[in-house]
Amino acid sequence: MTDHPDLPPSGPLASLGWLDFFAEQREPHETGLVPMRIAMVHRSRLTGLSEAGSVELTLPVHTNTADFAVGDWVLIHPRTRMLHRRLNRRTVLERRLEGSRALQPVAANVDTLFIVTSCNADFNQARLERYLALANQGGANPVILLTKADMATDFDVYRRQAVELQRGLDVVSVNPRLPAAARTLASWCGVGQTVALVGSSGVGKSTLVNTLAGPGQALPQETGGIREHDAKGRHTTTSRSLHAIAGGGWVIDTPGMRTLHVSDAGEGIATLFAEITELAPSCRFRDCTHAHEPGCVVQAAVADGRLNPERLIRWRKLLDENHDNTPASAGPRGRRSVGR
Ligand SMILES: Nc1nc2c(ncn2[C@@H]2O[C@H](COP(=O)(O)OP(=O)(O)OP(=O)(O)O)[C@@H](O)[C@H]2O)c(=O)[nH]1
Ligand SMILES: [Zn+2]
Repeated sequence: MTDHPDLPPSGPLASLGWLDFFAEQREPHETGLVPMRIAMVHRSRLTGLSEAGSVELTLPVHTNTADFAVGDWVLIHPRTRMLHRRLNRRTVLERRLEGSRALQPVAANVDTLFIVTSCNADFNQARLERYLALANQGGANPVILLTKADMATDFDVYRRQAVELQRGLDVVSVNPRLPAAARTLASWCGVGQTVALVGSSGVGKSTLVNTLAGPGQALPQETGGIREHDAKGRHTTTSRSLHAIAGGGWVIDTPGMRTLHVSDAGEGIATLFAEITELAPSCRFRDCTHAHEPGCVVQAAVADGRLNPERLIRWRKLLDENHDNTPASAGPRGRRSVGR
């Protein structure tokens, strides 16, 4: 039933990322429905990928495609291709558009978020921390990819600054233009695994998507994406889609995630700044702001050199931003208890 020539044939469900987590959500009366993975989201259309290939889905009236994200699993009536429902997400990268109360899902069921930055003026710890908060909050494993190391004289400085961002964080150097990049990233890109890419314009995301897709593939940016000229006359990727990685796995480019306003990410921030979060309960006052209070163990850690004072400043800024951007109904400091 393939009717979309641009997307590759997909193979068994497991290779598409299907897990028991999704299978267990099917109700007995839903066994006749076909699971499909959302490969493209358009303003009024959704493209699904099944074991048999890709199809244009039929949508019930009043379906808002903005409620769906690339990577979502949905149940489809096989004869009519009518969308029945979306299955709960295992992980989700989502953001709040400015002035909007609703969170917008950007990519769903992503195992690993590749946060791409080049080793030059683009490198910015505060921005990388925003992406890390997003990955932590959504349940995706973050990995920092350092590009353009071949053009940097002080690569080790960038590397050290990246490693410091979060405990246990994987930091990898890749040149997206070389096939070796695919080998370097292979452990995150196995069969059924899904990765997403975020980062500023020009750091090498599109180049990396092409390298991961491998030779002989139609260029993903020509199949999935609409390339538009931006003000500087440069090509910029503007649509999201799921691309097959040579040898297994799927990659989602997430244009529109270049600038990021953090919201609803209280838990993600707590994970990101674990060294502060873990000290806080030992402060004398339960509501210690770690700014000037007596008996503050966070300030004590700064004083004796165990905690980088810059981290404390950025932690506070990010928490304030998160608080300001998160509607009160989403809970204190954007902490969400359930539900993706
Ligand atoms: N020398 C070198 N060049 C690189 C490296 N990574 C990316 N480039 C080059 O940097 C330029 C920008 O790369 P793109 O892949 O278009 O960047 P992008 O992140 O997709 O940019 P947008 O589509 O605007 O978001 C291209 O000319 C790449 O070949 C690297 O590690 N080393
Ligand atoms: Zn304190």
